[in-house]
Amino acid sequence: MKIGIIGIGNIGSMLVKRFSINKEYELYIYDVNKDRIKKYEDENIHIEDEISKVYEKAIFTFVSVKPNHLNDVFDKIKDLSEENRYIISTAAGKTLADLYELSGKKNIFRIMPTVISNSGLGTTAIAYNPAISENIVSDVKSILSNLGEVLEIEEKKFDAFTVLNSSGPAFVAYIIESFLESGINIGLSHDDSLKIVANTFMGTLEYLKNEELKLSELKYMVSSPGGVTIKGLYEMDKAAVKGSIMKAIEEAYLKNKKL
Ligand SMILES: NC(=O)C1=CN([C@@H]2O[C@H](COP(=O)(O)OP(=O)(O)OC[C@H]3O[C@@H](n4cnc5c(N)ncnc54)[C@H](O)[C@@H]3O)[C@@H](O)[C@H]2O)C=CC1
Ligand SMILES: O=C(O)[C@@H]1CCC=N1
Repeated sequence: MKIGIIGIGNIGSMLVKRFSINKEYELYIYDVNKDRIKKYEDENIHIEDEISKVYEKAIFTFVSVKPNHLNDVFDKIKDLSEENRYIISTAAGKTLADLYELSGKKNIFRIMPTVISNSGLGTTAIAYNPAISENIVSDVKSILSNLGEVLEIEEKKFDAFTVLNSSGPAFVAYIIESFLESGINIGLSHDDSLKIVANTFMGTLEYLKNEELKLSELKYMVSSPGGVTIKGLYEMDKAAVKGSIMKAIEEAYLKNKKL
């Protein structure tokens, strides 16, 4: 399988990392910042000096540059044939219709990945031109399965998916940080607090999953009458923690719709 990747930043480097595990893949990569990608040169990873060469050598070309750099990339491939060539855009907020217009091509997939896939555990959403054959769609899904789960969703759900799934890790990091600093505030060392909080988050998810518990069941299991936990939950409700998080995620969603 010949795979191209244009733009080797946070997402592009995750794609290189995951795809290079499969030795049947030949990767052709390009970034304007040549120094950034020198380190990837390998038997199965070819560093190209032009965008057009990546597109011509690969069957499937991922474009993982910032949305405002898409034009620079598409300018270089606009006039090349799209016979047996497919573009897979990772850009937030750019619809299939935008991508057809920007690239002048129809063999286009739109995906929404996450940096969490560095660990192989992320979810990637996919939408594509319905005229693309089933075999090709199946090839792309198989390539994406190297990143974790693949979820085909209606394009109109991409904005919501992006915020929960792809911005999500940043929000989760922020919330974990608030727990970490709470631990420090009540007398724990940074390292002890981080260890406790990490185990609490990971253990809670494992427990919920293994026991198939509802979130409310776990909440009430831990809350003794007149006790410590319900006091903490009461304070969180008074401070509208849940409403504040919902509002922040809604604002991020609205921002994504405007990209
Ligand atoms: N960072 C994230 O967690 C996620 C990002 N995305 C989307 O993926 C895309 C890439 O995001 P990041 O990897 O975070 O960006 P980044 O800024 O880390 O990487 C972009 C790379 O593209 C290169 N570049 C810029 N112009 C270029 C050009 N004309 N030709 C070739 N390379 C060029 C830059 O040198 C850089 O290495 C964006 O469109 C973003 O919306 C999607 C999901 C999650
Ligand atoms: O913040 C951003 O715009 C991109 C989209 C999802 C994650 N990073």
